[in-house]
Amino acid sequence: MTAIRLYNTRTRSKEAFEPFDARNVRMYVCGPTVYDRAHLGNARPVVVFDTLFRLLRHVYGEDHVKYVRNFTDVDDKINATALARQEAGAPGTLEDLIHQRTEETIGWYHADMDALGALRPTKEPRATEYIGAMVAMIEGLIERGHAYEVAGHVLFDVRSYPEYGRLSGRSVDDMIAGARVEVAPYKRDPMDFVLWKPSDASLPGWESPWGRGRPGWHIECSAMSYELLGASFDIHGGGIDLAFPHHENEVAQSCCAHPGSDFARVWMHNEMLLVEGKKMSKSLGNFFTVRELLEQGYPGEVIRFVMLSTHYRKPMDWTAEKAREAEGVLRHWRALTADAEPTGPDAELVEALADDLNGAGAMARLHALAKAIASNPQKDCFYEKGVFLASARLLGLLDEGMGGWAEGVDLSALAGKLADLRTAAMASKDFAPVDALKSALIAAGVEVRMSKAGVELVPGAGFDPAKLEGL
Ligand SMILES: Nc1ncnc2c1ncn2[C@@H]1O[C@H](COP(=O)(O)OP(=O)(O)OP(=O)(O)O)[C@@H](O)[C@H]1O
Ligand SMILES: [Zn+2]
Repeated sequence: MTAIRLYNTRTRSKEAFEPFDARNVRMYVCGPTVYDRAHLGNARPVVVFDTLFRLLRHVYGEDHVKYVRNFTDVDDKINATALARQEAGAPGTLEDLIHQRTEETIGWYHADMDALGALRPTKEPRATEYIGAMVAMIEGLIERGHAYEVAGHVLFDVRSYPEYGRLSGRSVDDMIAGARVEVAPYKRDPMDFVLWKPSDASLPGWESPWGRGRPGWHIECSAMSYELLGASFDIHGGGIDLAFPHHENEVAQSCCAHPGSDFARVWMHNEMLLVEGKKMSKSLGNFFTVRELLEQGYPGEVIRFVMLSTHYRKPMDWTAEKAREAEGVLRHWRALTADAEPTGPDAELVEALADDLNGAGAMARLHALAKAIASNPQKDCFYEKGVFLASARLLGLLDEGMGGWAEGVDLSALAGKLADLRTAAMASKDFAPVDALKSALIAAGVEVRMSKAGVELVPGAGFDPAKLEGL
């Protein structure tokens, strides 16, 4: 069995991955707060953990991996969006408008992430479906002396959990010094965080032992992961921006609610997608959505290609240059494998992925495999193409279902024309028309292969179909 090694934020080292149960490998990833379209940064954890999901399925078997990614559909940002719609005159109660907003956003999210070739997780729980589990967990925390009720709120008592801060490697005192914590007079410690808060009549709320209210964000993930994956599971993922406080708080809640359990054994965090050196984020306003890119004509596969080409633990930028290159390469690869049937993925590529999900290494291997096929035009390379295609698909690329490509350009007519010109030139001894067409094709990024057997045209890395017009 392929040995997987993963970098664990908790131990700050790369470790051999050993699931609790190889027949039931379990992963939880923090999903989106569904109040608006996903921006390109939000797509990075989706692509990263989808690639890990694919690798785990390859190694342990499709039916032996469970991937849970939640939808946070209780959040003040969602309430604010719905309220703004109501104030703008939209009909319906606030609850109706909230529901409409979350439904709509989940639909968009699915469409956008499907376009990136991301498989749907095994389960996609919504926070609103697990309020009972959250209330039960909070009650348990109060009973065990880890939480207290005050002024209609329930707060987690960070001083009751000596390990608090271990995941992100800080002490409570350092955190207080460095963090912008919400100061509330009723908190025993400034780092104590909300498990439950009251809702007034204008806000969504659920009955609870502490009155009508709603859960805090952190408890949502603790409760949903417990319900669907159990008290101890294998991998917990998300963006590095969530490590503190969100994940630190998840650890505290879950470990205190289920003493003796591990919660998540491996913590994985993707680095940020940046715009001019800053994290792409809604609050900074420096974002563009996945949908905008798709509408500009970038196939989802191109976005995925660009993301995979940088290691997930390195920050990355999106540039039009990278996208153009990716598009050329993918066109070339699609043409190269047009007649191929996927077999099994290349061992070296699997090894790269198994080494802490080295997507950049895996992509380098794909390039090398493609090069070996393209530089061997005498052979049909049927076997090699099958391995190449299976390898690309393990990365979620070159899938049949991946849409977004402009109408396929049919190079066969141009190949026929070039062959005819050559035949005519043999008789007339005037090769100028042949050379002119050949140069134009090369200028458009097409690889021209002329042999006695005939003419073959393959889109190359810089292929630009617009330049073929009029040829
Ligand atoms: N710029 C980014 N690069 C990579 N991942 C990101 C980026 N911004 C957010 N994420 C990740 O996207 C996922 C969804 O996050 P969430 O819905 O909380 O984001 P958000 O609140 O919409 O984003 P923002 O941080 O822009 O306010 C999380 O795993 C988060 O870490
Ligand atoms: Zn979470």
